[in-house]
Amino acid sequence: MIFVSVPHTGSVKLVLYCFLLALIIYFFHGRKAAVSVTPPRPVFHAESRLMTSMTLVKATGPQTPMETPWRAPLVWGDSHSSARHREKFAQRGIHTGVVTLVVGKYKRFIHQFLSSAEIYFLPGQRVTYYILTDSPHSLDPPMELGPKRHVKVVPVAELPGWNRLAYRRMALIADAIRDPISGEVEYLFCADIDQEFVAPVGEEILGNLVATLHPELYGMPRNAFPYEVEEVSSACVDEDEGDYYYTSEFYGGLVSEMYRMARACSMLILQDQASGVLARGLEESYLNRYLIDHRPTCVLSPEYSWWDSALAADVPVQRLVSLGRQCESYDQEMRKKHKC
Ligand SMILES: CC(=O)N[C@H]1[C@@H](OP(=O)(O)OP(=O)(O)OC[C@H]2O[C@@H](n3ccc(=O)[nH]c3=O)[C@H](O)[C@@H]2O)O[C@H](CO)[C@H](O)[C@@H]1O
Ligand SMILES: [Mn+2]
Repeated sequence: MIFVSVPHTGSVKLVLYCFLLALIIYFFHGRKAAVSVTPPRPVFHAESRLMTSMTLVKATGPQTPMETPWRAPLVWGDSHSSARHREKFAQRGIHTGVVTLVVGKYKRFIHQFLSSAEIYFLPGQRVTYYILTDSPHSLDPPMELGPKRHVKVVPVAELPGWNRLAYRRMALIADAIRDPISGEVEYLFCADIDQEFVAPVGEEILGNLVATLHPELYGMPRNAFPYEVEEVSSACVDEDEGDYYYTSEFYGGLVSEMYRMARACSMLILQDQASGVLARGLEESYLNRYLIDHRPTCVLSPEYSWWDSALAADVPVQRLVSLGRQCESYDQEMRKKHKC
């Protein structure tokens, strides 16, 4: 309509076209797929304080919000605040645990997970890996680890299958925290074993309750989040609830907070099992329900849970990659090539 009343229609059209294009790029947030998105009202902070040409360049690049709407840090590993966080904790020295479940065929992931964590996960810090497994000997011969780094095998009698284990993992984690983990570490992270660390994951991830943004749902509108919607499920989320959608690949916090969360989620899962209900996202649904009621004090950007798919948001640095979910997004040919 505007085109008709203005002279030099061609150039005006061009300007409007560019403006529209810029708007689309802004709203896409670096996303690859062609879906219209509205970010969940994040708080943006300029990384650089000086008004230099650098600032201008950064302002037009992909946005990396530094805070959640409830003012918790939103962590990007290369930011100044992450560097400050690392410095603070590096001087203190802390003991961090990583708990992971390895049942059945998933033992094939152990070596890659541990060897990559040895390079990139809290390098130089005291770390204990708690491997909850049905085959304790799958770790033989023991892998050589760095100084202050240990593996502890916790035998569990479980049947394989992610759809079955999704209902057991929270209960198994709660049990393992009660004994032996809680007496040994300050912070604990729960990680899927089918992952590989590909860049540094340092002290910037430490917080009381830490959750990671799902890379395919980061920046998407609230109505795209696959929360449980059935009211009979204890994971049900109302339309007016929910800030972000978190992944179950990697989460953590103070060991006491992790215990509270694992116990609460396992109770919700048990409750649903008793009434014959399955939440649509399995364990991830209960985790998301819990994190609405107990907002994380530290939110990790999708740098810390990433896989290459048409929907995954672009991130400045990929740090932790899900090999399992990566495989899910491959076509037949690629699956054959990667033997997955
Ligand atoms: C919410 C979501 O996107 N879920 C998908 C994703 O789940 P997940 O990535 O949540 O499932 P997953 O298969 O990685 O299982 C979670 C974790 O449980 C452990 N584990 C699981 C199964 C098993 O037999 N042994 C074992 O040890 C292991 O630590 C694994 O990493 O990928 C699955 C296939 O991989 C399915 O496509 C799920 O639909
Ligand atoms: Mn996984």
